[in-house]
Amino acid sequence: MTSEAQVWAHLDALAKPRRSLGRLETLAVRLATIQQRLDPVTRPRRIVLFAGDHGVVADGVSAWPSEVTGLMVGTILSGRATSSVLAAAHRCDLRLVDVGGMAPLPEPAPDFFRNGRVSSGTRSLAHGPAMTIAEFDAAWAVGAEEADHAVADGYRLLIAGEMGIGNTTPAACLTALLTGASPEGATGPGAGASEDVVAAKARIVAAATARAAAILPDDPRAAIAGVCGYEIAAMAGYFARGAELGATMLLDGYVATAGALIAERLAPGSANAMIAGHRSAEPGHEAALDALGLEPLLDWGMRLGEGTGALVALPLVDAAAALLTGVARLDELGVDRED
Ligand SMILES: O=C(O)c1ccc[n+]([C@@H]2O[C@H](COP(=O)([O-])O)[C@@H](O)[C@H]2O)c1
Ligand SMILES: Cc1cc2nc[nH]c2cc1C
Repeated sequence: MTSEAQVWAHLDALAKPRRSLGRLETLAVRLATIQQRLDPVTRPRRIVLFAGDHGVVADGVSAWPSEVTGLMVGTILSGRATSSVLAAAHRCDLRLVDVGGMAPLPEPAPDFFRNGRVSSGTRSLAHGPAMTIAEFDAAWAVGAEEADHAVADGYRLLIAGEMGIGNTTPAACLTALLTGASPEGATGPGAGASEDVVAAKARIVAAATARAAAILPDDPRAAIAGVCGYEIAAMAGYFARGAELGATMLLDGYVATAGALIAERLAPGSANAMIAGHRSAEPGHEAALDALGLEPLLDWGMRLGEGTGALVALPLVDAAAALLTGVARLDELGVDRED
């Protein structure tokens, strides 16, 4: 058992004034207690990007058409998306899983691509449930299998990211549903929607969330499935199974955190294994992080998704691990502590 007090005692014995590394030390305590060791590891690490499409895009909630999801999947596979470039820069292995894009990818695909398609996009949550419970469970299982494979392959630090035009709409519904945030407060411009589109989106989010809230107490999985996305359900399964297996999960932005909220709701305690990489510019993200009890490492106004906020925060996690494992103790210098 590695308690917080033990990690602080270790840090306070190092060759530096006590607490002189500020929040880097708080992060080191979090990392060591998640991993239950004073020498936590951040390598090898893996990012799994989950892709899916959303029927609600046809109701005018996004600045972009659904075709962009498939085009960005192709760009990620080519190594030239922001996520691919940042993953390579930080030596983070990448996998891409299609959980339910509108158009299947042409074969052959590289070996880091997985076809985990549950369906060709969700139904519109503006007109009824986005998916059935069986579809939700299938997408969850795809994510859980990804966590199983990653841990079996020796990965201890896991990131999830997503690509899915329209997915800030289900993320807003889930945030409102699972945190009590107002639908208006949970709704933002996503990938650059205009004010008019955001107003229409907020009305759709309010109606769908009210429908889901009515069944949440009796049937939480049906409530969640009704306003979910395949990639979000997969991230929830990935986080829940990763936490169960003792992996450390580094969270990305608003959409990934919606997956984390589901994981915590259906598998309580999952959030204990999570570190929040950043606070997204999407306005509802703060409420979602608060509900999980997480303080984001960065607040850089990022709002891309694709796991990029987690990837940019990754060197901070490396720094915290290096601090714990590499720094000498003050007593090795023969100096008494004066602070
Ligand atoms: O996760 C976030 O913080 C985030 C905030 C804004 C936009 N996104 C990305 O933008 C897309 C969804 O935006 P939208 O407006 O189409 O709902 C989707 O591909 C997400 O990866 C992601
Ligand atoms: C171009 C583009 C890239 C993205 N990456 C994640 N979400 C995205 C949305 C758009 C529109």
